[in-house]
Amino acid sequence: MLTQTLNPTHIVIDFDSTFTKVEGLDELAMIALAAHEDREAIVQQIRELTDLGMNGEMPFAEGLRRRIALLSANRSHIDLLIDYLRTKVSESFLRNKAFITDNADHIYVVSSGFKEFIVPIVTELGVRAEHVFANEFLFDEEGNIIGVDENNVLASDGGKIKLLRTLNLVGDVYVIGDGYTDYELRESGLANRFYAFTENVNRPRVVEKADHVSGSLDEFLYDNKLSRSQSYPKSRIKVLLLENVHPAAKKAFEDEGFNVEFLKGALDEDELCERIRDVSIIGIRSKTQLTKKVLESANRLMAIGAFCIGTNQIDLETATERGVAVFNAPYSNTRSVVELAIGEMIMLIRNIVPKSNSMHQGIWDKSASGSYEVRGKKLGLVGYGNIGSQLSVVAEALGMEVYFYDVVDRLAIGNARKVNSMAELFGIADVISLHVDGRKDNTYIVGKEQFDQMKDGVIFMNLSRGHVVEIDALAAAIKSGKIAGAAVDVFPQEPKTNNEAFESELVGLDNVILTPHIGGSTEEAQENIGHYVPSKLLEYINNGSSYGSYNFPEVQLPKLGDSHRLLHVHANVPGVLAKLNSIFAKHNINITGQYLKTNETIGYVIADISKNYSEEFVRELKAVEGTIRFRMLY
Ligand SMILES: NC(=O)C1=CN([C@@H]2O[C@H](COP(=O)(O)OP(=O)(O)OC[C@H]3O[C@@H](n4cnc5c(N)ncnc54)[C@H](O)[C@@H]3O)[C@@H](O)[C@H]2O)C=CC1
Ligand SMILES: O=C(O)C(=O)COP(=O)(O)O
Repeated sequence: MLTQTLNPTHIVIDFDSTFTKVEGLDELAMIALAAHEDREAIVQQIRELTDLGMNGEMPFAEGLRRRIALLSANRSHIDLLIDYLRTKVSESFLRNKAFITDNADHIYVVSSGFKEFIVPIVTELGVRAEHVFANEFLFDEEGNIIGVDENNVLASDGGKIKLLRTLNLVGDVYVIGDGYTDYELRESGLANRFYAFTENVNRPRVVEKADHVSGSLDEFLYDNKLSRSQSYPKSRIKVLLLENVHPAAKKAFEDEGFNVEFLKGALDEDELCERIRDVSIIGIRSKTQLTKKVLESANRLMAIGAFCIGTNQIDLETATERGVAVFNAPYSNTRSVVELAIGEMIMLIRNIVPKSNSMHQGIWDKSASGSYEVRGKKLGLVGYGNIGSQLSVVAEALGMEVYFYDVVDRLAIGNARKVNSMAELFGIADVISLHVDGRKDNTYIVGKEQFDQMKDGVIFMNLSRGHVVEIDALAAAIKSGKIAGAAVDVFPQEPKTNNEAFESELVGLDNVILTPHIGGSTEEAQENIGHYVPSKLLEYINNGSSYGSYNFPEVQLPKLGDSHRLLHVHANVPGVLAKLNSIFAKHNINITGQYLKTNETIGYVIADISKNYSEEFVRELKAVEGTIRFRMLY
């Protein structure tokens, strides 16, 4: 902690666009001129003056006076501004309120803004009111702002320098700010270091002068080892989101301060190996193949988010061995797949696709031949998991008889009947729908032999995974008339992006609905997934909870109290826990909470400990044989 250092370090912080995300005076103008017909133009003029001053392109005092003249604001507007600014405090300052409060003796806010709105905001985060140095407004009797207190040094050119000189701070002085006047404190020799703060704005002219660039207050604290209450800064943790996941996901990570990269399409193996190198969290959908080679290139990867149900695109074994936690969205698009399957089976059994195609060619072919109701027909489901069983319920509501085959013993819902083999199911069903998962063993479970087992004129649907069905056998069965109609949503080879062409033997066949893997692609499902998966990933990263993980031992942890949390992932071999415990004992560590869960491959130990431990203790923990991954949360 700062207060413990012999030679105290003072931190001087700017307000506008540093402590808060916005420029107070610009926002005051927006509020004051709300009803003014030229509001946009006047506010724009004020912004330009602000920028000229911030970049050091106009004497500060002149810019300030000109801005005040344009304002037309009064006291009631300031109250509104304060309410607004409360919602605009920079995220990293909010995150570090405890640090600011604990080190209030050494933190100053020095700003060319105005005390009237700065003091209420910064004191709520722990800054002392008497450590705030800023301008003050002059008001007339009605409370209108008519000028600036000219006696305040901050109203003059070089005001921040003059002010800092009067403070006479003993020890190191670090300045954090986004503007040129903040840099000038360093240039004047009154401060030892200037940190350009870029969380909200990045002014190249200022950044180029800076000793250091801090993308957040976390980075500043971390780089200076100022406090043990500082984990690795989130703005340096890279999140790579592929395959156009919902924007809610991007926002969730950005709101937490992570460095997020967002791509619309998937990447191939070589591109991925390159891009994933320094990524800590990757978000994918069904297309991205996280192979052994890709995972071995991922030096920093902590977690994978599959923004879908299937996880067959991930080498789970390698991920687990490397201590990478995988999360997916097991229910979020279930309903979407079910609705599509229902719609398609009705379209197919009514022979609608050829009818519709003919109409588009101007052909009117009204007839009932080859068109049926689904009511009373037998639906055969292969795979009776979340999708299969929900489809079963909706299909029964439509009057279908449901039969299913699953490799595990699933409870039949409603009047659905379990059968003992796929062959038995295929002998019964009028409509067959596949809802198995994409494990390797399910490759080509439906081919010529299975099509031969089906009833003539069957409707066949695959909305599970492309490799489950032999496409040439399916095409042959359609052409021969064995299959009267088919719906296929998933293919052995699918384009990586919407710019690539789709090719398949199924193209052009009669009464066949082809869809581009959109079973789960509804606005509702994608938005649900966009919230659900990041929430799981963030719980894991921020708190260590692995609840809901697909491959990790699941632990749901309480919020971290006044302790530090050790997260230790190790190979599940005998003796690791004993070794960890002996290190705790040797260093006399006070454990306030301990949790352990294992699966076949790994063990996950979490220990909450009192904060007074040595670096040596941490080193020894990391060196325990079998350790796969170790991290700490503060
Ligand atoms: N088209 C699309 O956009 C979407 C496709 N899917 C696919 O659907 C699959 C199923 O999803 P859920 O029902 O949520 O998964 P789930 O895991 O709840 O159900 C899968 C069921 O299939 C069974 N199964 C696996 N192999 C089998 C086999 N050879 N024979 C019979 N049963 C077998 C399992 O025991 C399990 O009960 C996902 O794994 C995914 O691949 C999921 C969502 C969207
Ligand atoms: O949820 C699944 O497993 C799916 O197949 C949907 O995949 P997608 O997110 O559309 O790439």
